[in-house]
Amino acid sequence: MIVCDNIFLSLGGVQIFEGLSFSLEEGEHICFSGASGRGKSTLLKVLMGQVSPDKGQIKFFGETLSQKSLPNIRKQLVWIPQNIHLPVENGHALLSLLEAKDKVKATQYYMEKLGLDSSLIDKDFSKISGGQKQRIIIAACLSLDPAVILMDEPTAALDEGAIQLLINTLQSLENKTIVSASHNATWLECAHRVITL
Ligand SMILES: Nc1ncnc2c1ncn2[C@@H]1O[C@H](COP(=O)(O)OP(=O)(O)OP(=O)(O)O)[C@@H](O)[C@H]1O
Repeated sequence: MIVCDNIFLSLGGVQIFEGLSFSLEEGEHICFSGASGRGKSTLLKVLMGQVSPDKGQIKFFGETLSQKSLPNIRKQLVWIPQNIHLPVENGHALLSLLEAKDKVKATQYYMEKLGLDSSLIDKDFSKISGGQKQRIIIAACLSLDPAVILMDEPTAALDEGAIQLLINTLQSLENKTIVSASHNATWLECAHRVITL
């Protein structure tokens, strides 16, 4: 379903990827791991089409990632970045930003599964914790029902209990392909495959 073939990329004069290849099947959870600065976030950005490799090819569902195919491919992806600075003040506004105002109930459903009271969807982001905000964002993204979920350091703001709830929630979803980047041991254990960069 996703094929990454012979990717080369250098940034700021540093060679980050040199002939990187891997592929993953529908429903698989693959996690990029490795020391800080090895390129985990950059690889997610390459998959999102935000950073173009110097050489090599990426395919989603048989379609080669290019400027032309990107809008169509993006419809099937959701990207949950590491440091989330959003120009919105609460969960409702986030859903508007995502053009998903009709997904309030679905978002609240995932919020509860992630251990949050669903009323937090109304709460000002400046008045809740980083971990609560992160879970509202994850819940909103899951409500979009994407085929592929890209997650950068999804456990960064979560305690062990919340990490386990997130893992349980993702494992209960059918046929979702998950590509993540993480150092967290619990998270790495739940991945089907770890690629160490
Ligand atoms: N826009 C850029 N210009 C130049 N160098 C960059 C750029 N973006 C990232 N880099 C460099 O690319 C390398 C990989 O960065 P990246 O953020 O992907 O690492 P990471 O493995 O995700 O690290 P961390 O675990 O700390 O988040 C780093 O050496 C970083 O300094």
